[in-house]
Amino acid sequence: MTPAARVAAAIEILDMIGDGLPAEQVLTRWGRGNRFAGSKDRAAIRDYVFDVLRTKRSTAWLGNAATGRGLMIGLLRAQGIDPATMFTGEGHAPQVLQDYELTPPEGEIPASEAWNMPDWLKERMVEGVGEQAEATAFMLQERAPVTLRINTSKTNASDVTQMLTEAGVTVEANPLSPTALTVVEGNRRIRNAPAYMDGFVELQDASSQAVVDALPQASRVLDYCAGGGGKALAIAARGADAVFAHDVDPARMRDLPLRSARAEAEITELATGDLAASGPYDLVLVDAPCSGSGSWRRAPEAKWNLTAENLEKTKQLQDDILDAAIQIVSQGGVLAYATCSILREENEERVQAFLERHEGWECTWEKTFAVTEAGDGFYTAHLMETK
Ligand SMILES: C[S@@+](CC[C@H](N)C(=O)[O-])C[C@H]1O[C@@H](n2cnc3c(N)ncnc32)[C@H](O)[C@@H]1O
Repeated sequence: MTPAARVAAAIEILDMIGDGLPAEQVLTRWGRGNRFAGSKDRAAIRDYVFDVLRTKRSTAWLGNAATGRGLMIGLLRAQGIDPATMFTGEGHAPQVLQDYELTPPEGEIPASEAWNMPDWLKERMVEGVGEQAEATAFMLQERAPVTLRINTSKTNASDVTQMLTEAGVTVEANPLSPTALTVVEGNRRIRNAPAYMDGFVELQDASSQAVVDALPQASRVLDYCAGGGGKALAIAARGADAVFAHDVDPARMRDLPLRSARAEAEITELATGDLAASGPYDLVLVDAPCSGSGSWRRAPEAKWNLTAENLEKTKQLQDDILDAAIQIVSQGGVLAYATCSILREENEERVQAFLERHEGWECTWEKTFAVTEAGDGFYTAHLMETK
């Protein structure tokens, strides 16, 4: 495909997303319906779509419209490319620019558009991260780093770096965790690299890894909200007598057997009804469902879809999950709470509310990870019963 044809494809896809369809679904459907598009074309189109989704308000402003076409005009302008060079109407290129599209709006972009989030969220962000709010809003508009976790039960940093280099993947140490490697070059080669296919590395955000690094060593560990099992796998790699994984939606754990086999990790999946019988656990990690505000670079649709009402429901769910998880923590054990959110109301305030509900418990440690070039925004706290 020509560069302009890729722009035309991104416009078509963005219009479908604008009609309310999820981006991943539209991209998959588009790929199936357009088999002529090679992997490089699909990757470039995907990058366009996600770059727009992270910056929808400012690109709409720059392109004079929130349509797929306006958004792509705006994105090209933001990237320093004159849209007229792509909108030629030749071959599969988008139609030539109309008069109203020829020039960007005059003056400075209003803050409401530059922050690239709904207005109500801007307020919450200011409450949530204080003076870091603006910098965070801008950081959330960048592409997220691609990070690997070294499976220390099978290899070490220098051997795996060598393996990755041989497969065309260049990595560097990540400051957030000794197990984390940031991919500098060769992102798209990772999944075919022997180091990945044979379980020497996993794809995992560096802050997620740091959350696991900070957990106390424990004998029987339960990952209560395991999802795909990324944290359960990291816990198993550090070593524990038994690691258990649970999710209210077991389908979320469907890839875990394959991932565990690749990593040579032993993880026992538990259904909700079996949690108590297999317990108690010295360490229960609640990696709670959340707004995802710390990882909106990876899932930008979430910031546009979040509503104040949903956020309230999520906070209630966070409280409910902690109240269920406390029941199966062993005497003297640790209940660890984590979210990939940077909003105080999902983090410190949930811990505070928990401590108010559970007399005799205290927060022994907590940490917030800002959204940075090294990793996603995260929060984690350790809760214990005082003697
Ligand atoms: C943030 S994700 C977990 C991510 C995962 N730990 C990882 O590292 O990849 C939150 C998970 O909590 C699960 N969940 C939601 N409500 C739950 C509940 N009441 N009990 C247990 N898990 C729940 C969701 O299905 C989702 O998979």
